[in-house]
Amino acid sequence: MTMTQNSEPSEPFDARASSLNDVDPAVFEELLRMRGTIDNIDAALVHMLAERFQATQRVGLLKAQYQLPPGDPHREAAQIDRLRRLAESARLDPEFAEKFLNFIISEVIRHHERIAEDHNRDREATGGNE
Ligand SMILES: O=C(O)C(=O)C[C@]1(C(=O)O)C=C[C@@H](O)C=C1
Repeated sequence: MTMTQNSEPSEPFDARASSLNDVDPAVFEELLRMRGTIDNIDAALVHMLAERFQATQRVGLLKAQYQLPPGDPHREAAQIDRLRRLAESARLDPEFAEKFLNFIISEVIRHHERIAEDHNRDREATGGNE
C-alpha cells in the first residue's frame, strides 16, 4: 500500500448526510455546526494515529533488528496508568481511555510481529547477515 502524506481524500464528503427526518431546519443547522466540530476532531484523530503508527513502525524495525520482544508489559502498565490519570483530569472515562490504548497497542504489537517475521525471513535469505 502506498501512502501519500497530508493528501485529502479525493471523494467528496457530504457533511449534510443524515437519516434524520422531519427535523426543524434551524435545529438541523445547529446540529450541522456541532457535527462540523466532530468532523474536525475525527480528522485530527486520523492524522495523529497515522503519526503514531509511523513512529511505532520505526520502533518495530529497531526491535526486529536487535531481536527485542514486540511487547513491553512494564512500559504498557506505565502508559495506561498515565493515560488513566490524564483522562480523569480531562473528564474522560478512564476505562474508555485504557480500552482505547490497549486497542491501539494490540494493533502495534501485531505490526511488530509482522516486521520481525519479515526481518527474520530476509536475514535467513541472506545467510544470517544484516
Ligand atoms: O514502546 C515500545 O516498546 C513499543 O513497542 C510501542 C508500544 C506503543 O504502542 O506505545 C507498543 C508495544 C509495547 O508493548 C509498548 C508500547
